[in-house]
Amino acid sequence: MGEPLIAGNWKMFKTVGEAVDFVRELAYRVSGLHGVEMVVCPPFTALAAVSGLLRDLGAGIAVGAQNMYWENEGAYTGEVAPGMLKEIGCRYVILGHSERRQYFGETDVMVNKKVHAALAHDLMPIVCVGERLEERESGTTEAVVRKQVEGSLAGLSAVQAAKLVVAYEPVWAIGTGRTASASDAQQVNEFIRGLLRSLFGEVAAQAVRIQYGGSVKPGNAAELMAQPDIDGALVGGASLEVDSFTDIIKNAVAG
Ligand SMILES: O=C(CO)COP(=O)(O)O
Repeated sequence: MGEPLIAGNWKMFKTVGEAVDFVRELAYRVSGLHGVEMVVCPPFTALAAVSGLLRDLGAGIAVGAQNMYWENEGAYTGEVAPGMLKEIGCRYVILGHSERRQYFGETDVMVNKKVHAALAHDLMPIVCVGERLEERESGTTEAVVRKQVEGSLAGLSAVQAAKLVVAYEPVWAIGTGRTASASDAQQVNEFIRGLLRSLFGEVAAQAVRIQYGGSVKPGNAAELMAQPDIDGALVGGASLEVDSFTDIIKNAVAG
């Protein structure tokens, strides 16, 4: 596998001022670091400022949005279009996060439309999938993940699929401090790789980066990244502090 892809999902945290201060410090701390790809995903309001600053600093840290709508423009109050994200320098966009699914009613059909729209605008989707606690306990993890992967990625060509990032985020591990064990996470990531192989072929399946997310911390990053099918991390809470996010990035390289 190539370099791990470590992305910070800031969710609904940080003002523009806080975001700018954070990335200035982060860029300083990780300058000269090789062997890892870094992304920060601030809220919409801070995207342009963060993106502009990182470009000016030449920091080698990419920017992603946390959501978008699938239409190019129109009367969709409150939504943000793919081209608008592209214009301000976003390279990635998180799609179908479990919080979007749970609180804002996003379905696989909607995520699928967003994935197609993102790729059409040369944005790299980070497509989130993962089971809830009751689903894991009832033994339906693989069935749930299969349905999300097949639904979210329907209609893509192998060439398009190869550009994807998939984040396996078990809902019970998000913000709970309860990380999936490295072997449990590896098992599901390997299952996802197999699904991608059957849908898009071997070349695309190997090209997709499959992250793990859910209570990733400095102390567990290396072990998670050492798994053969874990190609990166989508970090929530621990990406909000420069110390912990920097340590995760450095430990991921070591892993
Ligand atoms: O949802 C997540 C990243 O998208 C994970 O959040 P935590 O790292 O806070 O568990």
